[in-house]
Amino acid sequence: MSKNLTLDEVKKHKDEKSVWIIIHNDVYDVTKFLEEHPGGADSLLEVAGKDGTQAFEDVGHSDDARELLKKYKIGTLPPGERCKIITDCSRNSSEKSWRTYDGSPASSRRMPCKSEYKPPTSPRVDRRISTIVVPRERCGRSPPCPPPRSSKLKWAVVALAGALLIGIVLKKYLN
Ligand code: HEM
Repeated sequence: MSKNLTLDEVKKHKDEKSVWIIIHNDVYDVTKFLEEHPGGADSLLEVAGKDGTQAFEDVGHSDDARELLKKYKIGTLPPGERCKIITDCSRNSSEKSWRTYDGSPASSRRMPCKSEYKPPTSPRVDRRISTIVVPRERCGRSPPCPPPRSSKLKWAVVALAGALLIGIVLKKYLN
């Protein structure tokens, strides 16, 4: 069983001398990993002595990185101190709260709040919509679709050709 470590204890380890980070309620001592961290020492120091769950998940660390975590685990938060990072959209990402965390890694990712959501306004989409051609049979039942201009012209040409043909035939027989 891993050692129970309180938030107050974790908070004391917030500089290069000793860096403890909480990720998904487990406490990691990454002091020796600072210089090795591919994301730089600064990103670890930013969450030193605090909960780094969201920062860790936001980067989208690989399975290897998650495996590596085990090497640095030194304890866990007692159930009474479990933190949940409810990221309120009225806060900055640097103003995370200490509240119970009970979700899976994916659920800790920050979703845009309703007020922040902007529907995509890509001009490409608009262009695509404006060129949609509605097939005639889908125009609706009433009123019926007017025949396209090219169709009227076609019938005029056919009628003219027919009249011409009849004229020629009649002329031939009358002679
Ligand atoms: C505390 C435990 C942590 C461990 C063991 C760890 C481990 C790693 C590893 C192995 C990588 C290489 C890429 C990968 O395999 O995903 C990486 C990259 C990175 N990590 Fe961490 N990390 C930790 C925490 C954090 C935190 C709290 C942050 C905060 C932002 C962070 C930010 C980054 C960044 C920015 C990269 C670089 C990504 C890139 O350049 O592609 N890491 N980390």
